Amino acid sequence: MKGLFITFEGPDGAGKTTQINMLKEYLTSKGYDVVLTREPGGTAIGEKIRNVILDVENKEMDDICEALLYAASRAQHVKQLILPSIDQGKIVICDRFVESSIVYQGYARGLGEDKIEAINNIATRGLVPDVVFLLMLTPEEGIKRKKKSGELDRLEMEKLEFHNRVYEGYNRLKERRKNIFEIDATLDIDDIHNRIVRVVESLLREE
Ligand SMILES: Nc1ncnc2c1ncn2[C@@H]1O[C@H](COP(=O)(O)OP(=O)(O)O)[C@@H](O)[C@H]1O
Ligand SMILES: Cc1cn([C@H]2C[C@H](O)[C@@H](COP(=O)(O)OP(=O)(O)O)O2)c(=O)[nH]c1=O
Repeated sequence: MKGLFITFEGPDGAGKTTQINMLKEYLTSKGYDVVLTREPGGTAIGEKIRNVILDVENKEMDDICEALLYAASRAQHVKQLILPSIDQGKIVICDRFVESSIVYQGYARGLGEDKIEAINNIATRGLVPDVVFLLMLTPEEGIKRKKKSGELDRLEMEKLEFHNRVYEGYNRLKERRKNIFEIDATLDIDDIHNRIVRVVESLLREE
């Protein structure tokens, strides 16, 4: 079998980590070889880049610098981990991918969605996810959830206006993409999981 590439998107605190872990457990129990990874990060070099991006000390970081660092982490990730794993027939589940850059850097930061897409076409070498699960949650609800579960990182500390733009950015993006499967993140955890499993099972049947 050729592998699958599944990504999770959504505003901070939407429940991506929760659902990714549940999906991994489900697929592993069915005997599939699953690779769990995240962005920024996923490789030793990528994790170092992640630390620079998310460091609360880096208040002076330029927006374009930030966008290029995300893309740099992605280029290493695609080459070193994602493409080889797909070639080996594995199911790769990734916490955030290009869509995060288009929404956070392209739309919310205002750098331009087309420009960010162009940078990322180089970074991904044209790799597109088989499905993007978009967990949608209003910014107010998302931040509330995150605060309950611990520390906020640099981007999570951004003002509410930024999170509103992220929410709006995902709403814009989903209209343009056929591979985005949107789910209401306020649903019950098991309900969301079951919806995700149904889509993944249908993709596996197509293999
Ligand atoms: N469907 C849900 N309903 C209510 N709370 C949830 C749901 N999914 C996740 N949570 C909780 O919300 C918080 C953020 O979830 P998490 O999976 O870490 O989100 P993300 O990875 O998208 O930031 C956690 O405390 C988690 O337990
Ligand atoms: C991958 C990616 C993430 N981000 C942001 C979204 C998150 O706020 C942060 C990643 O932190 P992370 O801890 O992974 O957040 P979450 O658990 O909410 O997914 O980086 C971008 O702005 N652009 C990107 O390309």
